[in-house]
Amino acid sequence: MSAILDELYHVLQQRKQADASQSYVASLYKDGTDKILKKLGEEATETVIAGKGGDRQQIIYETADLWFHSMVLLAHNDIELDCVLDELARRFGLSGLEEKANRDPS
Ligand SMILES: N=c1c2ncn([C@@H]3O[C@H](COP(=O)(O)OP(=O)(O)OP(=O)(O)O)[C@@H](O)[C@H]3O)c2ncn1[C@@H]1O[C@H](COP(=O)(O)O)[C@@H](O)[C@H]1O
Repeated sequence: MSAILDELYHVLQQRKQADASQSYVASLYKDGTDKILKKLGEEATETVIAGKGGDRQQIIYETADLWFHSMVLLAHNDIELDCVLDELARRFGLSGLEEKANRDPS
């Protein structure tokens, strides 16, 4: 299931050597962290709006945009996907209420 995520992450890393005029991802890296965060915020908002609208295809479409831009942020910071998957695995089976109570308050 995650093969496409792995392949996409590989492309995102390769785009660090790409020309910003030829690649959307390279243009995000060139514009920097604030631009990536702006796009991520926009996609989060669009996903919320899609969720409110309740259209299944729109929710899928906007979630794909959100995941994609989250992955750009990870790649920009050289954070491997496995780091996030490992964190989800660590939480797996742990009640969300319990996990929240154990979070570092800082
Ligand atoms: N999965 C995606 C993907 N999903 C969404 N997007 C882009 O994310 C942007 C979403 O922004 P918006 O919805 O706000 O659309 P917009 O108004 O046109 O965007 P802005 O002008 O505001 O930046 C669009 O430009 C989409 O094309 C993506 N761009 C690239 N990929 C993958 O990344 C790979 C590398 O892309 P390039 O670097 O462009 O070659 C591609 O082969 C794909 O696999």
